[in-house]
Amino acid sequence: MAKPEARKLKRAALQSEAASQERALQAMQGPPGDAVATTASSSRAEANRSACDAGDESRTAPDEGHTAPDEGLVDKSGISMDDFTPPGSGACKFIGSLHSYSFSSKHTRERPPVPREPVDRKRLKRDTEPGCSGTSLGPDKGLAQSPPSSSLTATPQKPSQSPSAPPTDVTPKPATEAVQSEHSDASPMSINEVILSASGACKLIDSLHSYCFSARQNRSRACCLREQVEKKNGELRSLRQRVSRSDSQVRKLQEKLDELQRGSAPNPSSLPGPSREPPKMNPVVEPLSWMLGTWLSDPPGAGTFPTLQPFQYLEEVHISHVGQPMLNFSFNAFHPDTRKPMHRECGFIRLEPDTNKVAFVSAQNTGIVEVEEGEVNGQELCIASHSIARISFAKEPHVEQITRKFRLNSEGKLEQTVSMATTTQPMTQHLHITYKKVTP
Ligand code: HEM
Repeated sequence: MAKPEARKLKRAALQSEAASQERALQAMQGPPGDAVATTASSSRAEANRSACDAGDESRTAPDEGHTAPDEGLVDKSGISMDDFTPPGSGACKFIGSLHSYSFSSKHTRERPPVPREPVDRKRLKRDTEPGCSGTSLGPDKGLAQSPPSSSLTATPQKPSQSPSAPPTDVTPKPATEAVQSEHSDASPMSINEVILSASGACKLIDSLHSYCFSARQNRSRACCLREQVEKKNGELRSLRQRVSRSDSQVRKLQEKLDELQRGSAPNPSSLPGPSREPPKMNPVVEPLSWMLGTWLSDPPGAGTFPTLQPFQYLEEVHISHVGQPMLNFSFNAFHPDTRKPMHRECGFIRLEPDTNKVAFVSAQNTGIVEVEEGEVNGQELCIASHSIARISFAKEPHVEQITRKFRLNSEGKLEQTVSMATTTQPMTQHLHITYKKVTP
């Protein structure tokens, strides 16, 4: 009489399992946040409660690394259960629905027993109720030694036993008999198999949670890395912009420099060649090489003449050569206070080859052109006017004679002394100035 009732119970349990499995599949296929998710959430809580109901036996097996719900929802790594179940987490909802399936199966098993159920079977079910951790069994460890259990499907599979689990053939005798009896009724699964199936399912679900968590961690790391990459890209863009701006400034400066060099370069028609090398000094002018360079008055020049108030002036002197047998010069005087240009003259200094005879040719802004000749001796040049000409409207009194003396003093400074005679004054010193060299 008891066998038909048992078969009914088992059928009901299997139907319940099938329905739960279907719900799980729907949760997997359906969009996140739908009714299935809600069911999954509540089912997960129920599953947790179910595991709690199992008392100490439901605690996590140390070798499985996941946490029993009654351990304050925090595992040994300090990760809370909330980490596994973020709001709107489709994966966790799905996993929760799997718990729902597991719980539903368990709930079916926990229904009040049919009155005519054999006493042995009731005892067996009470003693062997598994928790969601799956590996903990009753205090007598009866079912830890049970035959292979099923997984999510009704197909019998090997149980997830710990390595230390004893062989399956030590199952207590009454339970073995009951299972054998049910197998002989052509039922697809025994009660033990159903129970262990739920246990295996819980393990699988927990491992899915573990997967879900690690995937979530990886996603979080990926997001973090992506943010860092974006930040670095931004910095790189900024640096590129700065480099580009710098390049532009360098280009502009280079253009300016080229322009200045073009402006200071001699007329292209007189360029000696493509080389920018300084021209080699003609040996003819070598006796005057001590005069070469750019010179600046130091101190200011002193102007005198019997008809004039003494005055001071600044003067810049350029004496150079371009490889020809002569020197080129320019003297440019300025007012010492206003820096206003004053007297200016330019010309050439020639040497008669193989002699120390010097010809000084000058054109002045006052309208005078003159030729002075003399001699160079060491680092001193003394010359006197050979001819003086002027413009027709030159200011009076006219200069009639001029003498000059250049020398390089013991300090390495260039000195010039100018004397003149006018139509009204005898030869008298008009200028004395000392220059310091500022460029070669
Ligand atoms: C070899 C070159 C120079 C010659 C032949 C020359 C000749 C003369 C002559 C003839 C006078 C008129 C003197 C008078 O009124 O009695 C004069 C005046 C004067 N010179 Fe020179 N001079 C020369 C260089 C300079 C230089 C380098 C300066 C520097 C600034 C200068 C500054 C003056 C001044 C300020 C006066 C008075 C105002 C004037 O008449 O413009 N001279 N010079």
